[in-house]
Amino acid sequence: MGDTVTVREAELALERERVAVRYARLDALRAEKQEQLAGVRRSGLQGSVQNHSERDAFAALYEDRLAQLEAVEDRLVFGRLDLDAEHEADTPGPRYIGRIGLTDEEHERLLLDWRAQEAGAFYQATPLQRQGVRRRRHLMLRGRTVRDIEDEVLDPELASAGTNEIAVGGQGALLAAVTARRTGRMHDIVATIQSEQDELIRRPLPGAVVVQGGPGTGKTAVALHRAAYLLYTHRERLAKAGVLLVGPSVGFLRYIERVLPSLGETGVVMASLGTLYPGVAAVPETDPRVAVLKGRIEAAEMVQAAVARRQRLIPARRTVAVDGTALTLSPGMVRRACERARATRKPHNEARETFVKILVRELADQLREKLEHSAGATVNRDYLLEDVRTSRDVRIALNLCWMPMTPQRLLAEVFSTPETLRACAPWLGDDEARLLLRAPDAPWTEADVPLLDEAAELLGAMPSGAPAEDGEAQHRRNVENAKATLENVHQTLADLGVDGVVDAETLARANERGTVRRTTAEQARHDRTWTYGHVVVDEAQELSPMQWRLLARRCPMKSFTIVGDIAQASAPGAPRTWRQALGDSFDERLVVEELSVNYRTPSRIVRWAAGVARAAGVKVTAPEAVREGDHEPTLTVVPAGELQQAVLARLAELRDLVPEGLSALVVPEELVAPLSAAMQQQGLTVDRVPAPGVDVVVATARETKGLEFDVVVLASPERLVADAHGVVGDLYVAMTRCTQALAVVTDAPEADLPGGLVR
Ligand SMILES: Nc1ncnc2c1ncn2[C@@H]1O[C@H](COP(=O)(O)OP(=O)(O)OP(=O)(O)O)[C@@H](O)[C@H]1O
Repeated sequence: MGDTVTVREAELALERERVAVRYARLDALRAEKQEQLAGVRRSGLQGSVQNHSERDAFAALYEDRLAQLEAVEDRLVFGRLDLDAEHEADTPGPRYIGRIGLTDEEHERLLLDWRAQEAGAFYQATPLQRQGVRRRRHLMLRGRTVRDIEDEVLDPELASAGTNEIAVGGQGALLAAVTARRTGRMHDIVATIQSEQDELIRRPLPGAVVVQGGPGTGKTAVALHRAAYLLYTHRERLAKAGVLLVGPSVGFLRYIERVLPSLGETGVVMASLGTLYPGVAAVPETDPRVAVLKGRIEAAEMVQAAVARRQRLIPARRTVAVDGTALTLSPGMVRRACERARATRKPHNEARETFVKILVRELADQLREKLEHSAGATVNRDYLLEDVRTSRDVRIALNLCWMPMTPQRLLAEVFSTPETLRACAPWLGDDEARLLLRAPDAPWTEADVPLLDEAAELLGAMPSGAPAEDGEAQHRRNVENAKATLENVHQTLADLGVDGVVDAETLARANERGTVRRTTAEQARHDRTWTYGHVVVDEAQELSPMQWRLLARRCPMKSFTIVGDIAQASAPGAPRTWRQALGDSFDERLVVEELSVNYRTPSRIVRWAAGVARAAGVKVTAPEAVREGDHEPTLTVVPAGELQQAVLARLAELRDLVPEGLSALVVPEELVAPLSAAMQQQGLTVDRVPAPGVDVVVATARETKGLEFDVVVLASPERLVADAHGVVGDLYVAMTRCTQALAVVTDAPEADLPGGLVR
């Protein structure tokens, strides 16, 4: 025994020393960058404009590097590989793997970035395919101290030699990670990436890959680590073009926002579906039927038709007065100008210039003829052109035929005028058309975003010098949007680099003004026509064909990582396969890969949830779970009127079973407020979204998509299915959010419960 302790202790002491050396190097690099930054700042305000911008560029570079060095503090080093001599190449000795690459002052390697090709063996090597690895060691740190080590010995010679008595296997680090209490923020998995995940993370950049996986299989984790991997491997290209990461809501983006910085990457543009159209902060679409209608591919035709209606012929001759001279605009003149403008194939607002130029010229010719006829002398044509162009009558007449338009104005008109809507979307039934009608200044919703984008594409830029015709209306709407959703405020604050409280008015103004932007990411976020080098889409099963169309435009190279679970889709009539879901946006080269292990939810809970989904006819791939779990999930049926009490009682029990955990009450909307108040009275910190310091999240099932908690109490499962028009996706998602324990509570009769719930 004494010997055993000695070997382990000796190894621990050795690793502590080596890890300390690496942290010391990190400290030295931080100090160096601080010094450089201070130096640049000291250089003061003197100098030319060029000097200023050079100085700003250097300062930005040092700040970014410093931010990166600060962000990798936690578990800087987590792995070690001992290799066969021939694999050691020019750096003999063990290879340490960490969050970033480090070299010492002599440029000798101290730490290998986990994304480097040589680090791949840390995740991929198996006893059958050793890739030169003799031993893989997991270093488990608390703060800067190595707390434990765990070895996987792959070389049989080393194993039989029994060189040490350190815990063997490699599952310890993984189990410790998956059973740890949740903090309300997602953490990276860099120390324990599993080989099936690693394969997806390291796939080449070109092409679109779909990562299909049941709940908790690490899809979000894979998506984020892949973004970090691609940025590292294709730094030059992607740093310029940028990477876009799309998540379902700003709440979700907040949940994952620390992961990429902790992997040393700060340049990814994160956007929710509501923020993909710059300048518009859209609110969620609350009516799933409206979301489905606006998401149909036919909606693109609706926008096309709306634009076409803005290019009108005239039924009869019309007289326009220029400086007191009556000129004639004939249907034939307008038709020919229209045809020639359309033939330019430019967007509406840009083609309008051709339309206007032709007619102004023809009217000026008429004017000249008339003037020359009456004056009997030649007249300067240039002056006449100007007279015609600036004539109020002509402007009105030409605008009636070909009105310059903003996307906002175009769509506001479509959705607030029944005749226009019916004319543009003849495929809508009467009830459907009624669903889409709304006030002209109603806030934009997430479902409008792809339509605005489509319209912007077809309309093109407004003519320069055109009056900001609906600037005030747009501003009012922005204020409404900013008020309506705190989520967007958060995002915009982040953009502005503002801390603290800002009112909706200031926010809307700042958005409209635009801000001083530095990085590629920030520029890209504000430019609708930006094309990214790669796009990552999470919870991708929720996207409509119109949303895919928008995203395909953001990356014409179609380099995509698409992660989701087709069985979790909540939209009525949602497609059952990825190829159907992605429609025409991607070609047949689309690759679909599957993840098979659930790292979040214990087996006993996964089986129950999968049973419920299957009873509803959904084909679920129930992945095997890494652990069975300690707590059997429960169903409690109480008499009507006792639901809230029962929910609170179950939560109290589960919180006793799993102390210090993050809990969630997943409830129908109308119970959010009363249950939150009840929990607050008990002295608990309650919020609608998870965050550090929050004890209980009280939210609807939709809001908990992509999130996770230690314990979950789910109220009224039958309501979840009914509210989703019979689709079981939301219930399935809600049942798989917990890492430890689940209780389902209802006051509905057993007969009304979704199939598979009663076991
Ligand atoms: N290799 C791993 N090592 C440690 N933890 C992991 C690993 N893979 C996944 N996890 C953890 O499992 C949990 C689920 O991961 P993630 O949220 O990425 O899954 P998901 O497939 O996106 O889930 P869902 O679709 O249900 O929202 C997270 O806490 C994540 O950190």
